[in-house]
This record gives sequence, C-alpha cells and structure tokens, in this order.
Amino acid sequence: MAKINFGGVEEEVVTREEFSLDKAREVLKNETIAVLGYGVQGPGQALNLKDNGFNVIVGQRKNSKTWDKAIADGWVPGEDLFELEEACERGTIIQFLLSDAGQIKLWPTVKKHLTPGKALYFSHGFGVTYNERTGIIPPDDVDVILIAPKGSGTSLRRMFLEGRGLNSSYAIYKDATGKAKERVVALGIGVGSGYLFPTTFKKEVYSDLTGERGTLMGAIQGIFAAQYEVLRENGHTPSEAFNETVEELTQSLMPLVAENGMDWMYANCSTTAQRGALDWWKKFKDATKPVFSDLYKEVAAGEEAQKSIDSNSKEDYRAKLEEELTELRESEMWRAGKAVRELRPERAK
Ligand SMILES: NC(=O)C1=CN([C@@H]2O[C@H](COP(=O)(O)OP(=O)(O)OC[C@H]3O[C@@H](n4cnc5c(N)ncnc54)[C@H](O)[C@@H]3O)[C@@H](O)[C@H]2O)C=CC1
Ligand SMILES: CC(=O)[C@](C)(O)C(=O)O
Ligand SMILES: [Mg+2]
Ligand SMILES: [Mg+2]
Repeated sequence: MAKINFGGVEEEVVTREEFSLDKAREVLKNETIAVLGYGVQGPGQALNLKDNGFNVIVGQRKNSKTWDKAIADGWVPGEDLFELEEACERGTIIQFLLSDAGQIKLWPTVKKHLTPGKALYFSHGFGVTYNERTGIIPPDDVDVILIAPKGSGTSLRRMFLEGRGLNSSYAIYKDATGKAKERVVALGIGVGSGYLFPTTFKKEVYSDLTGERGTLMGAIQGIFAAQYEVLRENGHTPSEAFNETVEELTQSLMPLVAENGMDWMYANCSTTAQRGALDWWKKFKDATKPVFSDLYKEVAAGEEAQKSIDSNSKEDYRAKLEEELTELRESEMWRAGKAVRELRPERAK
C-alpha cells in the first residue's frame, strides 16, 4: 500500500501499480463471480469484469426489464445469465448488487448458498451495518467484503470505456478464508477502479448516505432551487435564472474545480466575483452546517436507513419514485434547463 498525504493526514491507498490487473486475474482465476442484480451498479461492474477477463455471470429475475437489458448487453441465458438462485449456487463470489431494500427480500436465498469459503461482496455498507433492520447477518465461514465505487455505475462503465477509472473504497468485514484482502483488492481492480481507499462498512455507509443526501444530490438541488426562486421573484427570466444557477456551474466552473481545485476556479473568475465569493461562502457554511449535523445524526441513528427500507420495500415504490422525479423534471427550473441544454452550441444539429 502506498502512503499518501491528504492535506496533512497520511492515509494508505492501494494502487493499480502495486496490484496489477494481471495479478488480479491470477488471484481470481478459479473463482466464478456472480453479479446479482442488473440495475445501475450491476451492469457497470459485470461488464467491466467481463472485459477485464474474469469469469463472471449475472443473476437476475427472469421476465423483468433488466433481464432483457442484460441480454441486450450480450449476456446469454444459460451461459452467463441465470435466475438469481442459480447464480447464487454457481458463484464462489457473490456480488450482492440488488437495491439495498431488495437485498433484504433476497437474503434468505443468498444465505442458503453461502457455503464455507465463498465470498459475499457488497457495494455499500448498508445491509451489514444496519443488520438489526435488514436481518443481513452473514455466516461466519465466508469472507464479507466491500468495493464501493465513488460514483454512479453508469460513470463506472463510461469511464472504463474511455480508458479512465473511477476510484472506490474497499473494506473487509469478515476475513474467514485468510484471503479476503487479496480477493477484495483483486475485485476492486477488476471492476475498473484505479485506486482503492480503505474504509469500514460503517464508515462507508455513514459517509455515503451523508454525501448523497448532502452536497452530492440533496443539498445541491436545495441550493439551486432557493437561488432560482429568488432570481425569479425579482423579475429575472427563467433562462437567466437557470444560466446563473446551474448551467454556468456545470459547463464552465465545476470542470475547473474538478481539474485544479476551488482556489483555481476562483482565480479564473473576475476579481469582482472572487471578492464576493470569498465573503459569502462562510455565510453559506454557517447557515447550512447545522443541517449537515442533523443529517449525520439521523444517518448514524439508522433513521435514514429505515426510511429508505420502508419506502423502497413497497410494491409501488418505482411508481412513487417516478412521480417524484417527474415533479422535479416538470418544475419550471428544470424545464428551463432542458431548453437551455438544447441551446448548447455543440448540440446544434
Ligand atoms: N446506483 C449506483 O450507482 C450506486 C449503487 N451502490 C450500491 O450498489 C448496490 C446496488 O445498487 P443499484 O445498482 O443502484 O440498485 P438498483 O436500484 O438499480 O437495483 C438493482 C437490481 O435489483 C433488482 N431488485 C430490486 N428489488 C428486488 C427484489 N426484491 N428481488 C429481486 N431483485 C430485485 C432490480 O431489478 C435491479 O436489477 C446498492 O447496495 C447500492 O447502494 C453503490 C454506489 C453507487
Ligand atoms: C452514485 C453513488 O455513489 C451514490 C450517490 O451514493 C448512490 O447512488 O447511492
Ligand atoms: Mg456513493
Ligand atoms: Mg449511495
């Protein structure tokens, strides 16, 4: 493991240089990796593993949209695409990539096929950390490991195809075989990560749930909506409000942050913008920090996990979700966004 200094704190990171793809193939050469679920992470991880030369099969419910999607992606029924239970039986490493709520329902079936020496793999610390709520308590004689890509399965696949890589965190909950470490690292490299950051199941799920509810998804939409509304209430047009709230951020400024940090993005804006941003960011921090503290507390108490289990276990959860996503899509801000996106010069036919 390489020791890397992150802002003054030394951390260990596994790099692709020390653990090559060839080594990963060697470690897993006798394993059958069964990827259960073909939603968002399933396709990304399964296709990357296959293209990287691993023995991988997909387990998915027959007669479902995602079964058809798997076939369209080149998986062949009876060859490397099976019903969930058959995949559990065939796999020596079971990648449990059903939705976190779906995992609860399938757990009795998966558990039945976790014979000694197999490995149970998650991409989220959810099921195991909140096991009082999920009932997911793995047997003692299997490895329990985690690779959590730091991004959407869609990006994992896209970046792999572009010859890039999405980094992941990894964790070992149970090393039953003495080989959990090499198994998990080999899988991390196999699914397309370049670097692997060590964590625990609990730290992974607490930070992940905070991040997606916070700056990555929840907080950002909240801040966008607040600014957009204030601009509209003061007579600005939808296009102007959207451009100054979202479009300029995603098209011009965030790519600069991604490339070289916030100070560099600031340095590439006007001195007028810099003066204002440097004065105002602390006010926004003070206003939102209490909300983030509440959020973390609710995550740590398991309340957020319970809410997601309850709502995502309902029969009609997809329809309900679609309703809420439609409400976002049909808000004035995001309808304005659609029109603004169409006007990106590179999109002109
Ligand atoms: N979406 C993402 O990009 C990320 C997901 N993760 C984690 O990866 C895991 C998989 O997540 P996603 O790919 O988002 O899942 P998803 O919500 O796309 O669902 C995956 C599959 O589960 C199946 N499924 C759901 N309920 C089921 C049930 N009761 N019985 C049988 N199949 C059922 C669906 O048909 C689908 O094929 C989760 O632990 C998630 O937290 C981690 C990082 C990012
Ligand atoms: C993409 C990702 O890592 C998230 C936002 O945590 C998730 O989809 O759960
Ligand atoms: Mg995440
Ligand atoms: Mg998440």
